Amino acid sequence: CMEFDFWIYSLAGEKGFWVLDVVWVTGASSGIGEELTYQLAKLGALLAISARREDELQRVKKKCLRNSLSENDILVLRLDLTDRSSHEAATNSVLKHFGKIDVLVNNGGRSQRSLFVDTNLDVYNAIIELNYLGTISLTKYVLNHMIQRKKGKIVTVSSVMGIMGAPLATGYCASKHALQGFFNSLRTELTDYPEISVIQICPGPVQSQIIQNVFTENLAKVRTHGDQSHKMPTDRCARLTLVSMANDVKEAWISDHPYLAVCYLWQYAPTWAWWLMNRMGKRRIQNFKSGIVRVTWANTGSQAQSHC
Ligand SMILES: NC(=O)c1ccc[n+]([C@@H]2O[C@H](COP(=O)([O-])OP(=O)(O)OC[C@H]3O[C@@H](n4cnc5c(N)ncnc54)[C@H](O)[C@@H]3O)[C@@H](O)[C@H]2O)c1
Repeated sequence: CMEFDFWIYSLAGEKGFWVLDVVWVTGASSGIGEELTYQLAKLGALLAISARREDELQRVKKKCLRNSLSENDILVLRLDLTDRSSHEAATNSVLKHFGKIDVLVNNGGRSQRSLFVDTNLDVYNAIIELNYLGTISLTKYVLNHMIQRKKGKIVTVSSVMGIMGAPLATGYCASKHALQGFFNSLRTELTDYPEISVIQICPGPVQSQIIQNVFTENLAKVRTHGDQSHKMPTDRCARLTLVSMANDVKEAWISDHPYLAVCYLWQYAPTWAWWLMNRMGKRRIQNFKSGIVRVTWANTGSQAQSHC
C-alpha cells in the first residue's frame, strides 16, 4: 500500500465512506481484528464482531460504545469458525439484526511453529479446518446474501505466508496459499457482479496474540510468547487494511522491510528467494531447536533475542 492511498482513503473517510455500512469481523477479540473493529467504529460503521470468547468480545464492544457507537450498532456474535454447522444461523443472526451485510472480514485464524517431521497430522487437519474451510464456509453463506444484493466486499486476512514459503510453518503456509488460490479463483467466478469485490490482505509480522495461540507439534502443546517489538504495530496494519478495503485493492501486501523485500523476491526472482530462504531458514530452525522464539529475517544471525 502506498502513502498515496492514504490520500484517497482520507477523502473517502471524510465523505463518510463506512458510515452505516454493516461490517462483520471474525477474530475480533484480539490483534488485528480487534484493532480493525475500533477503527471501523470510529468511522461510523455498524459492526458484527465474532470470535469464540464472548467475554472478550464484550470488552471490545464496551470500548467501541465509549468511542462512538450506540448499543444496537454493534452485535456481539459468538462464533467458532471450525463449527461449520453454525455458520448459516450466524449469518442469519447478523441479517436479522442489521438487515444486510456490506463487508465480511475473514480475519480469524491461527499460525504454527513446528517442524513438519515432528508434527502430528491432526495439527494439519486443525489448521486447514480453521484457516481455510472455516473461512470459505462462512464466505459461502454471506456471499449468497451479497449475490442477492449484487453488492458487497469479501475481505480475507491472508498473509505474506500465502505468497512465500517459510520453515516452521508448513501447515500455516499451506492454509494461506489455499486461501489465495481460492479467492483468486472466486473473484473470476463473480465477474457478473462487478460490485462484489474480493480482497486479500497479506500482512507480514504484526503485533498481536498470534504467537500465544500458535499450533505446535500436537494439539495439546502450547508455546509461550516472545518479544514482538520488531513487528508492525497493530493499528498501522489495521489502517492499511482499511485503505486497501476502501480502494478495492485485490491483494495488499502490508509489511515492513525486509519481509516485504523477501516477498517481492519470492514473486519476481524465486531462484534468489529460495537461495535466501535456505540460508536464513537453516539458522531459523537452529534457533527454534535451541528454544529461541524471536527469530526474524533481519536477525537470523547472532542477535536473536528472546527465549521460550
Ligand atoms: N500477526 C501476524 O503477524 C499476522 C501476519 C499475517 C497474517 N495474520 C493473520 O491475521 C489474522 C488475525 O490474527 P492476529 O495476528 O490478529 O492474531 P490473534 O491471535 O491476536 O487473533 C486471532 C483471532 O482469531 C480468533 N480465532 C482463533 N480461532 C478461532 C476459531 N476457531 N473461531 C473463531 N475465531 C477464532 C481469535 O479468537 C482471535 O480473535 C489471522 O488470520 C492471521 O493468520 C497475522
